[in-house]
Formats: sequence, C-alpha cells, structure tokens
Amino acid sequence: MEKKTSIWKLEQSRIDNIIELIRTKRTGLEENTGQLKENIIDLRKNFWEDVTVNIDEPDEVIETYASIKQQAELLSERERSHGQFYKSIKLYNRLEDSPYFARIDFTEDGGKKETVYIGIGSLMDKKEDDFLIYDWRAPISSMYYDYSPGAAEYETPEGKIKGEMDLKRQFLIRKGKITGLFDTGITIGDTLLQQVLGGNASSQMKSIVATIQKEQNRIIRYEKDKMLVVQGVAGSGKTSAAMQRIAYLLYRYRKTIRADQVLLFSPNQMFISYVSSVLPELGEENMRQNTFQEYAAQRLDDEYKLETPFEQLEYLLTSREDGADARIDGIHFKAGLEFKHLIDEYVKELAKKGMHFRNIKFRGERIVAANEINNYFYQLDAAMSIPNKIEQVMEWLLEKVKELEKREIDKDWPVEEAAFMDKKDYLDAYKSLQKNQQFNEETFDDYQREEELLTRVVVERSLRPLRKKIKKLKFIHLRKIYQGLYEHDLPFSYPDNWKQIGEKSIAALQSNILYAEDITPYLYLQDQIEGRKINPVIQYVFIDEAQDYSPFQFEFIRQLFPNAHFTLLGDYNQAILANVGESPTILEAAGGYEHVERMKLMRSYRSTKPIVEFTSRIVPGGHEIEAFNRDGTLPRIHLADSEPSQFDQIKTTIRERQQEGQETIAILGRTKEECQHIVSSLQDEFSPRYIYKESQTFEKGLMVLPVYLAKGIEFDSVIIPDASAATYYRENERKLFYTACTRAMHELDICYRGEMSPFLKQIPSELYE
Ligand SMILES: Nc1ncnc2c1ncn2[C@@H]1O[C@H](COP(=O)(O)OP(=O)(O)OP(=O)(O)O)[C@@H](O)[C@H]1O
Repeated sequence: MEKKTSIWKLEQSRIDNIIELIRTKRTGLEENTGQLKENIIDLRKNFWEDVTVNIDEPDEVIETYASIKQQAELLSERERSHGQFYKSIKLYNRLEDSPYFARIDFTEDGGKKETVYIGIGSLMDKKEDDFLIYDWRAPISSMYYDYSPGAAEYETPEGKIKGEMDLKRQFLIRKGKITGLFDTGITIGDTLLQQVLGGNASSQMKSIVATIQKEQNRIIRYEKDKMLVVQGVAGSGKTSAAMQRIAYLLYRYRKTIRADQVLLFSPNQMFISYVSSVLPELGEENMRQNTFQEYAAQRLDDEYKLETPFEQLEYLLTSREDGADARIDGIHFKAGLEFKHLIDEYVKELAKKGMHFRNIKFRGERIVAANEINNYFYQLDAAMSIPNKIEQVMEWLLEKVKELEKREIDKDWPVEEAAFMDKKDYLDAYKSLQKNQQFNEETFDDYQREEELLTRVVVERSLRPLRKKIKKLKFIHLRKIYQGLYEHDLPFSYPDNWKQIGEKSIAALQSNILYAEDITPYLYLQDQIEGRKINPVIQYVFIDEAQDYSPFQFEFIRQLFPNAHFTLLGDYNQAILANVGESPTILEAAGGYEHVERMKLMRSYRSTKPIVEFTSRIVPGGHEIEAFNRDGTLPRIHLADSEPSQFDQIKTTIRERQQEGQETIAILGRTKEECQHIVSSLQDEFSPRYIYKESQTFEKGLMVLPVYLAKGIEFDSVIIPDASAATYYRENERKLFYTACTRAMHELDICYRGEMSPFLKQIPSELYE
C-alpha cells in the first residue's frame, strides 16, 4: 500500500510538472499566434502594395508574376503556420486535462532503459530534445497495445527494434489528477476496459485509444496491401477500429494525406452524426462521410425519387402484393456481377443500335428531333467509343443552338420580352453590354441599337437553360436506354421471370422512382454512355457495414476511386438488407481481388458476457464468438397471453430499466408499422421519441425505432417488443433479429405472445430468465 502510494505521488508530481510546462508552452504559442494573426491581416491588406506590378514589357510580366507568386507563398505559409499553432493550442488544452493514459518501460537490446508515456498527442521537453509524451500512433507506442511485460518489439521505418518491456502502467487522469492507476499483466488492463465498457451508452461514439486491443491494433496500423477486409462479430469494435485507423493514417502520412482525401461510406445519416466526434476528440479533422444514397442522389440531379435501402427492406418485410417474388428475385440478380457483365454486353450492342435520345425543344418548338440525333450518332465513326461520340453529338447540338440563336434574334418575341424587362435585368444587361464595349453613353440614346442589343441579351438568356441541359447531356434518354435492358435478348442466362422483373422496374421508372436495386446499375450504365466519373483525389475509402453492399455496388465504388486503398468492415451475420439474399456478402466475395488482407475480430466488447452468450446462439457459427468478460444480468424473455398484457409487460420493463438508471433505452421494432403501434400505446405514460427517418439523430432517453435504423449503434438497454413466432419466423429475418439483440450493452428484454420465435427456441434456457 505504502509503495503504491509513493508511486502514485511520484507519478502525480510528474504530471504536475508536465501541466506546468504545457501552460508555459501554450502561453508562448498564444502570443506568437496573436502576432502571426496580425501579420496575416497586414499581409492580406497590403498584398498589392508589396508586389511590383508592371505588365508593359514581357520581361516585366514575368517579374510581376514572380513577385505575386512570392507574396502569395508567403501568405499561405503564414496561414499554414497559423493553422498549425491553432491545432497545437487545442492539443495543449486536451493534454492539460489528461496528458497521457499509459506508460511503458522498455530496454532496447544492448541499450538503456527508456520510460515512454503515451497520450493522444506528443509533447517535447523545454529544450525540444526529448519526448515527454509520445503520440499513441508513434511506432514505439504500438508495444503498449501489442505486448504484455516481457520480450517486446516494434517496427520503425528503419527496421525492427527488439528488447524487454518491464512495466506497463495505465492511468486515468481527469483535470490533471490521477483517478486510477493500474500496472497491467497479460492483456491491456482488463480493469480499465471493464470500467470503460461498464459506462452508459453515449449519443456520440468515443475514441478507444487507451484500450485498443491487440487484434484491433493490427487493423489500425495495417499498411501493406491495397485492400483490407475485416469480418468482425457484432460489437467487436469494427467501427471504433476504423475511426482509429483513419486517425492513424492521418498521422502516419501527415505530409501527404489530408482528412478530405479519406472517405467513409456510412450506412445512414444517424450513423454519420454518431461517429462524427471521434476524430476531433483525437485532434484530427473529420474525414469525408457519405451514404451511398447521398452519392447517387447527387449524381442523378433529382431526376428520380430514389428508394432508400431501408424503404426497400420495409417493402420486403411488409409486402404481400402480387409480383413481390419477382421483385425479390430481381433484387438478388441485380446485386450480382453477372448483371454488370450483362450491362457491358448491352453497351456493346448500343454502339451498333438501340440508343435513345430526346427531342430538343425551344419555346415549345422542336429544334432537333430525337431520330435526327440518333442518325447523327450512328453515322459517326464506329471505332469511336460511346462517350466520345456523345461528346461529338454535344458539340453538334451546341452548334445547332448557335444557329437557332441567330434566327431567333430577328423574331418578335425577344423585342416584346425586352420591353418587359424589369429594371434590374435591364441595368444588368446594360452593364454587360458596356463591359463588352458594344455600347457607350453617347450611343445609348440610339434607340434602335439599344433595342437590337437588348434582344440579343434576351435571346442569349432564354437559351442558357437549353445550352446547360445539352452540356449536361440531358439529350440522352437514359431512362429509355435503361428500360431497353429488359427488352434486349442478349446471350445471357436471365432469371426465369426476367420479364416480370422488368415490368416492376419499368413501372417505377415511369413514375420517376428508381428502386434501390436499380440505382447502381443505372449509374453504371450512365457512366458507360457518358464517360466514367472517377475521383482520383481520394486516397483511402472505408466502407462500414460492408456486408450490406452488393458485389455490383462494391465494384462500382472501386472503379470510382481508382487511386484509393480500401478498408471494408462488416459482419456477415448482420447482412440485413435485401441486396445480398443468400449469396456470400462482399466480405466473403472480395476474395476475387488481388492484394487483399483479411482479418477477423471474434471478441465482442459491446455487450455483457450473458448477452453475448445468449445472442451468439441465434446465428450459425455463433459458438466462435467470444465474449469480453464483463458481468451482467441474464437476458429476460417475457411471455404475455394477450396484446394488452404484452404492452403492460413492455411498460413494466421500461419502468424497471429507468429505475435502474439505464439512460438510453431502445425499443426496436421489426417494421415502421410495429413501431408506430408501440409509440401510440406508450405515448400517454412515456412520450417516447419515435425515430423513423435516417436523418434523425439519437439522444439519451426512451426511443422507439425500426431495427434497420439502429445499425451500427448501441443502447444501454434494448427491448424487443414482439419476438413471437408469428412475427419473426422467416429464416431470412434471422440476421435482422440478431442485429436487434446485439445492440444491447447492459440489458436485453424480449417480449412475445403465444409461441416464441424459432430463433429463440434453440437457445438453452439457462442462458436467459
Ligand atoms: N478496445 C476497446 N476499448 C474500449 N471500448 C471498445 C473497444 N473495442 C470496442 N469497444 C466498444 O465496444 C462497442 C462496440 O464497438 P463498435 O461499435 O466499434 O463495434 P462494431 O464491431 O462496429 O459493432 P456492430 O457490428 O455491432 O455495429 C463500442 O461501445 C466501443 O466503444
């Protein structure tokens, strides 16, 4: 005890010294930042005074250019330093509160013992000679995550460093004071991890730097192959590892990669806001985040209403209409790469025949007929690619518009419209004429000339939207071309009910709805015709919940980012979207690519041991799932004999959980309809928050939401309102049920009526109450 106290005091006094140094450094920096800011303002104000502008002689032009460039470089260098200072100040503020979370003592073979303190950022001593704190991402820090005391090693750019680690200590420091100190043995302090995981759910994901596990650290620091595929069980820290990996990459390649060159594909909007605080907490800027849906919507310019994958799932969970089977078959077929090959074949056909174009109209009159465009297109050199031909068509149409412009100027309508021009438009037109030096004060009263020039402006303006449309290639009738896919008989093995599949899609398209399963193929076809849109800037793409992306969709994304490294994370047991059907998910199928590294995460950290033991029985192969050793109560299954008593049961459960202090309680319904029903029956007493749209964020308290919106998120307590055999019985909903149950961190309650779902029947009764 005596020893511990003295260690504690010693460590605290080191922290006190460090905090003092942090404060001194920060004050110095703040003074410098202030000066720098003034300096930047001055530079901006006097930018033109400090450059020599002279453009009369060619030599002087070069000199002027050099002078401007030099001045601009100076300014941007100062601005960069300012950004850097600002970042350092923010880091000091965080370090002042909690300078580090770990210490390791390491003796390199043949070297001296080194004491390494690890925190979220690094700190040098006064003389800037030695590290007082190492960044958790520094090579030496990796030993903290990878080894227990004993022989240890770490990689550096110069090679492996081996030695002996004889102390591994963890700290909990808040407001500069040690509140916990543990010397750890075999794994990274179970004590600390126990404490962290025992806390309440938060509406924002937290960083896990202090307790990253060895298997997670491999993912975070992986650098070799272009593609990393992680299959991890529910709650194994996939998303957490992904976020730490981004922070790691931004540090490791800080000279070459910026945060906006990293893109994370997220399952929904709620998830986007859930993870958005992790990187700022670590002192990094957020990466770009997008849902695939958002990306598609941007590309399609609001031409269609896009069905979301969640609406598609709702349809499948609830639809009993005729033709639903055809749609399901269509969803599965269109998810596969075979459909992509089919489109490739179709495009080859289109090079010969079958394109569709739209009439070009102006003021209700047809200027160029669709078949004229068609003829022009097909008389172009057959060796040219379709996108090249399209470009030629565009140029040709723009020429036609020019001719049209000349004709329209002589008509009456522009004169009439010019007369009704409002004052502002009139002045704008006048100014633009003056700018083009077609006009001056003396000639302005020349009425005829004024009229002529104004009509020209009127015509040019009226033609602007048409020109824009042509440049955006809107003369291609993509919908019809896409529909043509169902009409052609290409040498391919179509599903038997291809015709019915086509009818469903076409009916939707004609009402301007693009089904979720048609979005990727539609965009892909568009790219083949208009030319592929690629993004060469993005260096790292992360796909979370990757099990829900179809192989076609993944291939499409891969081609979109030709220079990127990919990290895919997911769990095939949570493949709840209809894309995949019974086929392997991309986590399993990504094997077709070269240079892929695969990793597995088998241990679940989110839920208590009893919950993991229970939920792992729901899915095949679940015996391989390991639970982190965190105690808790057994899940409870509640039987009711009628609907009212089932609701009473739910209410009692809510009250109990609230009394226990569970802050975030989620009732996860199978469909929206079920959720609405629950919300209305709980309204009077509990006023739960109903989350039905992915754009909503979640907060602490009691909420009701469909399972698919809870993807990737967690709650202190989860209540499954109805797990009767009449509700959950279809085999293809097993994963949905599993996903629902694995959202629980501390408590899981399942209600049912009559017979229990077959997914529950197989669970040994000693695993629940
Ligand atoms: N090393 C760790 N230290 C502390 N907490 C951890 C660690 N690993 C995971 N966790 C916690 O476990 C929970 C689950 O993590 P995360 O959401 O990253 O898992 P996931 O594999 O993405 O889950 P799912 O597939 O079920 O959505 C989170 O609360 C996370 O903070």
